[in-house]
Amino acid sequence: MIVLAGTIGAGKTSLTQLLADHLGTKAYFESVDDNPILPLFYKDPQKYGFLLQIYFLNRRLEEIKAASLQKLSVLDRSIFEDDLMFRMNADLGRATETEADIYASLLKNMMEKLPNQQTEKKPDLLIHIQVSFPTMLERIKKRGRAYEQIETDPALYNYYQELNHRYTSWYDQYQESPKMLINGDQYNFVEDPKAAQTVLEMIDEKLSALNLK
Ligand SMILES: Nc1ncnc2c1ncn2[C@@H]1O[C@H](COP(=O)(O)OP(=O)(O)OP(=O)(O)O)[C@@H](O)[C@H]1O
Repeated sequence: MIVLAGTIGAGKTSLTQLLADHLGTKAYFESVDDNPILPLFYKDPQKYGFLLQIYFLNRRLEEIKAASLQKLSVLDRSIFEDDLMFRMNADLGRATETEADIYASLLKNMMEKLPNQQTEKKPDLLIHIQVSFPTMLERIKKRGRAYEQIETDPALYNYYQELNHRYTSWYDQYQESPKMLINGDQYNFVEDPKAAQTVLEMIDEKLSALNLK
C-alpha cells in the first residue's frame, strides 16, 4: 500500500491516479465533494471539528481495509495527517485539547495490529508532495471549491499558512513507514508530462530500493 500526503491542493489526487495507472494497481480516493460534514465544518469549525475528524477516521479506515488487499494500491491521503490537522485545529481553539488527545489515542489504538494478525494497516511507502505556501494558495483558488476560498472567509489565510508550515516538521518526524519527498513546486506533474515522467521514475527507484517492485 502506497499513500500520498500533502497539504490542501498539493496534488495528491492527481498523483494517486498517475501512479496507480503507472503501476497497474487500484487507486483509492476519499470523495471530497460528497462529504456532508466538510462544508459545515468550514462554516462552524468549533461545532463540527470533532465530528469531521471521526467521519474522516471512519472513511480512511474503510479505504485502508480495501486497499490492503493489493500490494501496490495507492491511497490519496494518509490517515496520519488527520492527527496533524486536528491538533492544529485544537491549537487554534476549534477543538479542545482533550478531544485532540482522545482522537490521537484512538488513532494509535486502531492502527495497531492484533497480536496474531498478519495484515499491516500501515503503508509500505508514504509519498509527501511538498508545496510552498504561494503554490498552495494558487491551487486552492484555481480548483475553486467555494468553502475553501479566502475571499469567502479571510481567516482561512492564517489557517492555510499554519497548515503549510506544520507539514514540514510533520514530515521530518514521520516514522510510521518508509517515506519520500516530492517537490511539488519544482515538478508540476499535473500540467507537465515530462515532470510527471520524472516523478514516476523517482517513485520507481524508491520502490525498487525498498524491494517493493
Ligand atoms: N483531518 C482533517 N481535518 C480538517 N479538515 C480536513 C481534514 N482532512 C481533510 N480536510 C479538508 O478536506 C478537504 C480536502 O482535503 P485534501 O487535502 O485531502 O484533498 P485535496 O484538497 O483535494 O488535495 P489534493 O489537491 O492534494 O488532491 C480540504 O478542505 C481539507 O482542509
